[in-house]
Amino acid sequence: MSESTRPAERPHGSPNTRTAAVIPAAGRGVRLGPGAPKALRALNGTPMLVHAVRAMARSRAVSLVVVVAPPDGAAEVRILLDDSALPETTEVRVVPGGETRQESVRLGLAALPEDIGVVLVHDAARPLVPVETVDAVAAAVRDGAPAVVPALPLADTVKEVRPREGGEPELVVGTPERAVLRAVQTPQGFDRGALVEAHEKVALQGEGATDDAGMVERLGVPVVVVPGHEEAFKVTRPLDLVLAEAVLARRRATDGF
Ligand SMILES: Nc1ccn([C@@H]2O[C@H](COP(=O)(O)OP(=O)(O)OP(=O)(O)O)[C@@H](O)[C@H]2O)c(=O)n1
Ligand SMILES: C[C@](O)(CO)[C@H](O)COP(=O)(O)O
Repeated sequence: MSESTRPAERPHGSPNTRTAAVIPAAGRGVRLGPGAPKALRALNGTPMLVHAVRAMARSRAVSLVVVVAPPDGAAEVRILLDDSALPETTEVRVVPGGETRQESVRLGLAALPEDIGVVLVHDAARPLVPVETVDAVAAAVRDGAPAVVPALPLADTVKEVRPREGGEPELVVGTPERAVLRAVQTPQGFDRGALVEAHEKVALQGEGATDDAGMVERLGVPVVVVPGHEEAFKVTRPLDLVLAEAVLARRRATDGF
C-alpha cells in the first residue's frame, strides 16, 4: 500500500471532504429469472434501484449518489431517477457499468469528484437497508476506520466442499467454526484512497472479488465490522422478492412509508 493511502491516524475524509455512495446496479439478475435487469424490477410498483437510491439519500452523511447502470441502459436509468421523488439535497449521477460487479464499482469510483473522501459501496440488490445501518457504516469510517462492513452472524452451519468429476456428489472437506463467521452485507464503507488503490491493484481471478472489502483486505488494510440488519438482505432469488414486498408492506402499515 502506498504512503498516501495507508490507514491514517486522522479520521478519514474529514474535515473538508464529503461522503458519496456508489450503487452498482448493472447486473442482469440471472438468479432472479427472466425479465428486466434486476435493479429495474419493481418492488411494490417501484424499481428496486429507486428504493436503493432513497435508502442512501435518507442518510444525512451522503451528499452524492453515483448509480452504475446496465451498460446499455444509462439513459433509461437517468430518466427513471429524474422522474422519481428523490431528496433535492442529494446529487445523483449515472454512469454505465461493466461486465462484472468489480468493473462496475471501478467505473463508479471514476465518476467521483475530488472532494469525496469517504465512499459507501451499496448493492442496488439490497434495496431495503435501514438508514441506521448506512449511518453506522459512514460514521465508523469518519471516526477513523479505513474499511467497514455491516455483518450478521450465520444461522446455518457452513461446509467447505470439494467438487468431483464425473457427476459425483461434492465431498465435504471441512466445517469452519460458525461462531467466528459473519454474513457480510452492504453498504461497505471506505476511505476513498484505500478503495481506489484496491481497485487499481487487486484484480482477482476465478470467481473474482465478491465484495469490495475483500479487495481492500488484500492490501493489508484492517476491515472493521459493525452490526448488519436483517432487512439489508440481498434480493437474489425469486423468494427474496416475496420477502422484500412483505417488508415494504409491514413498513407501510407501521411507519406509513
Ligand atoms: N456486471 C455487474 C454485475 C453486478 N452488479 C451489481 O452488483 C450487485 C450485486 O450483484 P448480484 O446480486 O449478483 O446481481 P446480479 O449480477 O444482477 O445477479 P446474478 O448474479 O443473479 O445475475 C447488484 O446490485 C448488481 O446490479 C453490477 O453493477 N455490475
Ligand atoms: C457484496 C455482497 O453483497 C456482500 O455480501 C456480495 O458479495 C455480492 O455478491 P453477488 O454474487 O455479486 O450478489
